[in-house]
Amino acid sequence: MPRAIISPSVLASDFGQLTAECKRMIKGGAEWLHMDVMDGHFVPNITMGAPVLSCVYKGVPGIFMDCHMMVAQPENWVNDIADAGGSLYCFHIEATTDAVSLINAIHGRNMKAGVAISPDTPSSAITDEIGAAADMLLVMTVYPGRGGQKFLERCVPKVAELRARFPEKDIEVDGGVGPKTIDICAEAGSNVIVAGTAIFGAPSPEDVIASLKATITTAQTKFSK
Ligand SMILES: O=C(CO)[C@@H](O)[C@H](O)COP(=O)(O)O
Repeated sequence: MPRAIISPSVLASDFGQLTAECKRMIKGGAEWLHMDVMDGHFVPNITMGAPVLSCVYKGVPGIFMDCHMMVAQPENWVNDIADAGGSLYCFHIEATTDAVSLINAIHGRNMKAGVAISPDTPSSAITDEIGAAADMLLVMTVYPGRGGQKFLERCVPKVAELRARFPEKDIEVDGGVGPKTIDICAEAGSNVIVAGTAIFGAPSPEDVIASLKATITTAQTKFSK
């Protein structure tokens, strides 16, 4: 049964704050930290790259960095992210023509490999071969590019389709996920939850983390029956 994992989407205005937020999230019960790497090409925004992730890793040794690569040509950054301490390298299927080779390259650098699909990409884009090779499948529930957007419920059936095809894989949802939208994500079979606004905008982030995790754990028990 895939375990419930909460991966807060951490963005901050300076490096000290970024490191402090990572520590606070881990203390609050988060297993992973979701690092949004945006390149200004695949998405209009630019956020951070390997040098910043490397500093975070040095500041919070052993941290599990769930690196969401919203980048064109994701093949180009595997070595840099691995050297920076990345634990999971999740690329967009829309940005590559040879997902299986890329997954093999990611595994070659001892990182887990994730494959993301944007809202307009069907779950069938993740072929049986790609899904079997990947460690994690990410269903975006907003258009990639920035936090604080409205959850797109129409993307949820893709989670259920992927859970039916890949019962043992980690399936992550990202975008507008929080206490109001967690139930349908959990019931569809997602076990890895990315949340930014819902966690960082809450008076008690640790309570939100605990509540999201409890909902996923309960739902996953039903899947294992
Ligand atoms: O990568 C993205 C959006 O591009 C997400 O990781 C968001 O940054 C999550 O933030 P919320 O939607 O939870 O505010």
